[in-house]
Amino acid sequence: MSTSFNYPDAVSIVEVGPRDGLQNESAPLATEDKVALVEGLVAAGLGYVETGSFVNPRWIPQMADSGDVFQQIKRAPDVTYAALTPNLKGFERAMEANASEVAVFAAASESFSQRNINCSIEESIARFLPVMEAAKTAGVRVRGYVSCVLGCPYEGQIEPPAVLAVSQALLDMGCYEVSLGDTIGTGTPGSMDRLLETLVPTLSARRLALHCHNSYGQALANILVGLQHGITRIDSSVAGLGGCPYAAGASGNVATEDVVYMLQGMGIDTGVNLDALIDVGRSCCKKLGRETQSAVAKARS
Ligand SMILES: CC(C)(COP(=O)([O-])OP(=O)([O-])OC[C@H]1O[C@@H](n2cnc3c(N)ncnc32)[C@H](O)[C@@H]1OP(=O)([O-])[O-])[C@@H](O)C(=O)NCCC(=O)NCCSC(=O)C[C@@](C)(O)CC(=O)[O-]
Repeated sequence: MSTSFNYPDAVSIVEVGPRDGLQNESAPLATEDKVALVEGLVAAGLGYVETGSFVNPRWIPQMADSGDVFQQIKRAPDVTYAALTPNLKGFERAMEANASEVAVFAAASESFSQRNINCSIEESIARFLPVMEAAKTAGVRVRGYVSCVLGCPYEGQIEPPAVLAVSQALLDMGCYEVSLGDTIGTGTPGSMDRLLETLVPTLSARRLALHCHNSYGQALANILVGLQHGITRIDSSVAGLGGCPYAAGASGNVATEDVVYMLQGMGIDTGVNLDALIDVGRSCCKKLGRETQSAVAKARS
């Protein structure tokens, strides 16, 4: 592209549909259909799929069968099948299921932290310490999430220094990267730019990923700003599945199809076959009895 920005040649997509997407779908998806979804995403070229989570199943019943999903998928070489783990118990369950790597999740807002994981931000960091130690012993990489980086459903606007503090804490304890979650999708290119102006010089773009929900239709624009700041790891969810159980009104992540389409148009490689991906999203939406949230999939229907 002929612009004054130095866009990357390639971007890695972190597909979160089977976890972040399905955890908030009201219609349950059968275990075998989750397995087909994960395998379909990998066949479409996604090299990193967040496959499930090992949280309290009373809190998130949609993920109660994550162990079965991990056991039943036919694994492809060089693909990361990741799991979300809130504490040591979750980590142990993830290891039993042979997850390739795990993610811990904190928030930049105290109220969201309490609602989501029933503890303060500081307590959450303390809970992650034994996970980090166990992961180090097991040789397993740990990703970190920070929710509510551009807004909180309970506290409103969140200031960049609060995001910087918790992101720094996660990196200091050994997370290899922090994914910045615009959980309720209220961010705009303006607020994303301000956030990254604070974070990138201190933390470095190569240790940051973006996790944008599309509730206000800003996700692609926000991702573009992330690329301009040098970020090359983008979370997205096939068909824009999901939302957040602790953030009323939050829609799903930006649709993977839409991210791939935008990046292809910019000449940025993702390794994903867009047509195959659209088919996977369609098939999953049919089973869920819902419409795709991908503008690209709708336009190609
Ligand atoms: C964190 C806890 C467990 C604390 O929950 P708690 O109630 O404070 O935990 P506890 O340690 O007091 O234990 C209570 C019960 O939970 C059980 N328990 C405890 N841990 C586990 C576990 N790992 N697996 C299974 N069971 C577990 C434990 O065994 C016990 O069972 P009981 O004795 O009552 O029968 C709870 O709050 C929880 O599960 N929260 C899950 C929240 C969640 O999954 N939210 C959605 C994911 S985050 C997200 O979507 C945002 C993100 C990442 O996508 C980024 C963004 O968009 O912003």
